[in-house]
Amino acid sequence: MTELIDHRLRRSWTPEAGDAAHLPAKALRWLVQRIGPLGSAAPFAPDSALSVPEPVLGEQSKRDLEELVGAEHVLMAPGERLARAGGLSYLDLVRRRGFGDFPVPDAVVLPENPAEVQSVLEICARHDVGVVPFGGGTSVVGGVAALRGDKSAVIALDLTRLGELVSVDPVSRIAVLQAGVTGPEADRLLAAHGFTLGHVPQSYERATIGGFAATRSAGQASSGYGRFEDMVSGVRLATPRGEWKLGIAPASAAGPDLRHLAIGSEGALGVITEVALRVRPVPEVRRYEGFVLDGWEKGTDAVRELAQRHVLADVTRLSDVDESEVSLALNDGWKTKVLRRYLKARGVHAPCLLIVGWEGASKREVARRRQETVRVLERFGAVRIGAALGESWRRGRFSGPRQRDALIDNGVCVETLETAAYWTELSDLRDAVRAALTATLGNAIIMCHVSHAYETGASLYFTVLTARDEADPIGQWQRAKAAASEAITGIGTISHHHAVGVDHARHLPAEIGEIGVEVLRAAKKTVDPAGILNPGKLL
Ligand SMILES: Cc1cc2nc3c(=O)[nH]c(=O)nc-3n(C[C@H](O)[C@H](O)[C@H](O)COP(=O)(O)OP(=O)(O)OC[C@H]3O[C@@H](n4cnc5c(N)ncnc54)[C@H](O)[C@@H]3O)c2cc1C
Repeated sequence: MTELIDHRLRRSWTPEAGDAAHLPAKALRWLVQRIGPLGSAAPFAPDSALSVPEPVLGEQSKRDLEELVGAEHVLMAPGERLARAGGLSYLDLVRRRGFGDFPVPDAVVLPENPAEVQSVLEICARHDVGVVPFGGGTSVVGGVAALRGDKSAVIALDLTRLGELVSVDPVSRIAVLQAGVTGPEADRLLAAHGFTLGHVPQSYERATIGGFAATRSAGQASSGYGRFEDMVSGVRLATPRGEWKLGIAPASAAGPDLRHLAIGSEGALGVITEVALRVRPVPEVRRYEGFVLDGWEKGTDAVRELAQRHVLADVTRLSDVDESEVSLALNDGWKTKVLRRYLKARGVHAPCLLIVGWEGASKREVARRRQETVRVLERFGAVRIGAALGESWRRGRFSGPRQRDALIDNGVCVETLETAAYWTELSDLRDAVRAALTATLGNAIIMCHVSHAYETGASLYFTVLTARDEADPIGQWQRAKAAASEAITGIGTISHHHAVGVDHARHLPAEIGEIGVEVLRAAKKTVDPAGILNPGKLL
């Protein structure tokens, strides 16, 4: 099975770069200056140091599953089970360094196709076994925690083997992909037909089509290509009650759009086996640039104007002063010093970096769109700092997870959280979340950016760095996250794109109302009467 999931996934972001991920000494010195002495070094614990309970999957369940998918696709070895125990939140990662326990599935089952997924669910329903759908395992909200709930056992349903491009309709520009296809693999398969998805979240290298759909993911180019849900035209869903296919036409007035019971259902209402997706031609031309605005208010005003005039670049990412300062500090060379002087001379005292990127069919198209964007930015006094910064951001845009691994290794508590709100509330909400985090964490660097903008509002994405509390590393982040979630509740959404999982489930009723929760429960009861699907998530 080792070819199907790299065990190092649990220890590092990518096999090639993971072990090599390190922080320059300069960056660590700068961090100590800002947040004080770091926690002790905390490398990943070997599997042998982690507690893996004996599996409790019944003999008959095991035999039925083995008969269906083959004994080599029902894995019970501790290493295989540990590899699918939990996702990649900060708490998941510190637990893997020996701080606190986490639930481990009783078995890992790897079906080969939608029909086998359907049969796995029927077997599990018969034997009262919980099923945790497992895509790339990149959930940061406890979405793949192997919780058993009231079931007799729990399996991780690893969808890696559902790895095919099922069909491409170049006329309607729709492709059907199986759920286990990862971001890069989807683009590789589609490129052979001249298409791309344009969906590039930071977890792109690991996350899967099924996971994107199940969590309402949003990629870094969402301003141009849309959120993942905007790309979905149809879904094929396995449920304990039978298979459910949705999405027959590009638009419909045939009652409520039930596709949205599958999109964002986080494995609690069914297992997505195939997704029909809108695809776009692979862009011929890409242009990425950096600008600087003076202060957060001017920056968000500019982004709002771009969104409301419909001239957003495909990638539009505005960092606040703190995030911009960190970016500049970590690149502290002579060029940065010159840049700082230049910005001062241009009257920019509180630099906020703005990365903008356009992708299109021709130089002319990209130039025309760029001109529309830049015209608005100039009205807000944006200072252009050139293509080098934009390109360097594009090249390094998937490096965040590797740096996070290295920071945690070095005793830093580093985590992200996100929300979205209407423009009227956006800045107040940012202040409130910062205040809540500062009150609980004390000396911390709190950075924020907007990377998904809409006519009516935008997302806020926070990155927090503080020294790890040696005595209580888990409680340290749980308290901070609870305070931030309280600050968000009632003003912004509890999640713009990370989803609900376990971590946000408590806050869902405040967002969708008790009736909303009952509607979801009723839907679950209909498709999953025995409640085997992803115990403890979403609801
Ligand atoms: C470093 C890092 C950066 C990230 N950046 C982004 C980002 O830029 N944008 C963004 O949107 N998210 C981001 N995420 C969050 C995460 O990558 C997304 O939630 C992603 O969509 C999950 O895909 P996955 O295949 O890894 O799903 P998993 O983590 O395996 O599962 C996520 C949830 O979906 C369910 N699920 C998975 N597959 C299926 C299926 N086929 N059918 C039904 N349910 C299923 C699981 O049970 C679980 O509840 C990031 C995460 C990390 C660790």
